[in-house]
Amino acid sequence: MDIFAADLTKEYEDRMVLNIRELHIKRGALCGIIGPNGAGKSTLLNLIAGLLKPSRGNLFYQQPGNAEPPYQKMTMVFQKPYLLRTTVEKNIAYPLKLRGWNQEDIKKRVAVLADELGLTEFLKKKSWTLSGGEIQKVALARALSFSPGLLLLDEPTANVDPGTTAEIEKMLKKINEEEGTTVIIVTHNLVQARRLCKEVIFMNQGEIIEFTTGEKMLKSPEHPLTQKFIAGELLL
Ligand SMILES: Nc1ncnc2c1ncn2[C@@H]1O[C@H](COP(=O)(O)OP(=O)(O)OP(=O)(O)O)[C@@H](O)[C@H]1O
Repeated sequence: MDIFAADLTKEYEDRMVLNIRELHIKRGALCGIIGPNGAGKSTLLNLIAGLLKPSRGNLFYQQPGNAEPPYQKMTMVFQKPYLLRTTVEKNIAYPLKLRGWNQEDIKKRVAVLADELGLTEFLKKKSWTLSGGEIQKVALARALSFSPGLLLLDEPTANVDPGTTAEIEKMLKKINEEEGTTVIIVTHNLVQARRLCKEVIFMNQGEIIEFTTGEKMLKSPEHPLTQKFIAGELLL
């Protein structure tokens, strides 16, 4: 799914927290959003997800050959996901049930996802008995169940160990490469951004300062603010 934004702003009580003149995230991107606390990263992600309304401006989505409304083809994974108070299996199956899939196809799809994310042995477990990393993987499996055109993730690995982080990153790369899913991930982990992201957006004070390839952003950014941020200096 392609995403376009033009003159997009978000204000809270006359305070502008997001101000983006132009943005185009191309279909098939695996795009990181980095920047200091309060830069507007989550605000941008929530606007793209349709969870927030812009104060001004518009967002457009383009999904070729698909007549479904864009919100039916996009999904979001949060840092602390909410799981339904039922089994892992039913959590992963939920979006498919909503979309009217039959029982047999649901079972097959859930089995494939559980296998890929190492969740097979957890399928009958109740969601409230899971660890943080397991919850995150169930949330990801649930998000991927219906093969979304756009997957948005807000610091999905902030509270998980390196092994689970690696599993999640592997899955994100796989769906991006094999299914062409556009993936946008907010992260504070610059090593992760370098490992995972083909493109990276650097934000500061509500604005996009630099948008370039992951390689260039992390190795040789152009803007002095980006250079400072990547070097671990405070942006005053
Ligand atoms: N509901 C709200 N009311 C008022 N201000 C808000 C609201 N939501 C966010 N903000 C402000 O908007 C700014 C951007 O917040 P946002 O959460 O997008 O930043 P962020 O880059 O994701 O930060 P972090 O890295 O700390 O999660 C912040 O200054 C925040 O205080």
